[in-house]
Amino acid sequence: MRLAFVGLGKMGRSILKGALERGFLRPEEVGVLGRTPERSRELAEPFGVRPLTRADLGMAERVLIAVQPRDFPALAPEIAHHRLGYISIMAGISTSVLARRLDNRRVVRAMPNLAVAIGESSTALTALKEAREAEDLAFARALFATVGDVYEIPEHLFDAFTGMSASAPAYLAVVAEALADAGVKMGMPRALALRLAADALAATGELLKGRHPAQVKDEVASPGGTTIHGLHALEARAVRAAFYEAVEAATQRGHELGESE
Ligand SMILES: NC(=O)C1=CN([C@@H]2O[C@H](COP(=O)(O)OP(=O)(O)OC[C@H]3O[C@@H](n4cnc5c(N)ncnc54)[C@H](OP(=O)(O)O)[C@@H]3O)[C@@H](O)[C@H]2O)C=CC1
Ligand SMILES: O=C(O)[C@@H]1CCC=N1
Repeated sequence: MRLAFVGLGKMGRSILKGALERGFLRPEEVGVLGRTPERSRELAEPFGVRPLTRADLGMAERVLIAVQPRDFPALAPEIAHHRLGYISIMAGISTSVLARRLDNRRVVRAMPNLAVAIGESSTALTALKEAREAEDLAFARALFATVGDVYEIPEHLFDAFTGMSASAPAYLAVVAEALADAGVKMGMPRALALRLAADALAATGELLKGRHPAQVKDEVASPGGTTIHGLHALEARAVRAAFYEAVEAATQRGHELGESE
């Protein structure tokens, strides 16, 4: 078995789906471990992969840990094997904490985002020397390439990457929702407002490939026109400072999750 998933929630499921669809993994090469044997069966069945018990885990070559950070301390001793390589997507949990809790230095730390669901994640990776030597990092690079772009970054940037890139879909979803609500306030039907907000975000994402954000803003804002009046109102509400604070708070929370370990 090439890879065992421990936890198959929103993220684990999408990563598994991407890896199967892109042919990086075949169903018979994958196992899933849930909280109970019954849960393992429930989670494995839709993908045609193998449901696992804790005792089966030793059969895997590598393990992807996709549980919430709070569940990890109790889980770690149950999934620790000397022979396996581990890839964790848990926010805040450093490679040194992973190595200590798993009593194994073959650890890769990864940070994808919700866009794994559509194959457009930006995923950060880092690994201890032992995981590089055992090809675990190369395996993780290939795995996450099935669901988007992969960036190797130094570990000291991981919490910032988490607070910015991994949280970004939530921040931008709030922007879309607020924009739609504002359209509704101006009398637009809600369904139309939601569709326009989503389309504007997606289209702006495309425009931003190859253009600096300031260029997009400047090209929209005609002198004395409508947009510059809207921008003034946004700046008066310190919208940029709100984003600085959001990313800083989320980064800090990443540190806290790691420190509580
Ligand atoms: N959501 C996001 O956008 C991102 C999340 N992450 C990280 O990914 C990880 C998973 O997040 P997400 O998928 O959103 O979380 P979910 O809550 O959707 O999924 C967590 C999964 O872990 C399972 N689980 C919990 N405890 C155990 C256990 N002891 N044994 C086996 N399975 C267990 C849960 O089981 P059950 O279904 O039975 O409850 C569930 O399937 C987190 O650590 C998070 O920090 C990283 C980047 C982005
Ligand atoms: O909010 C969280 O803790 C997770 C990690 C990054 C995105 N979602």
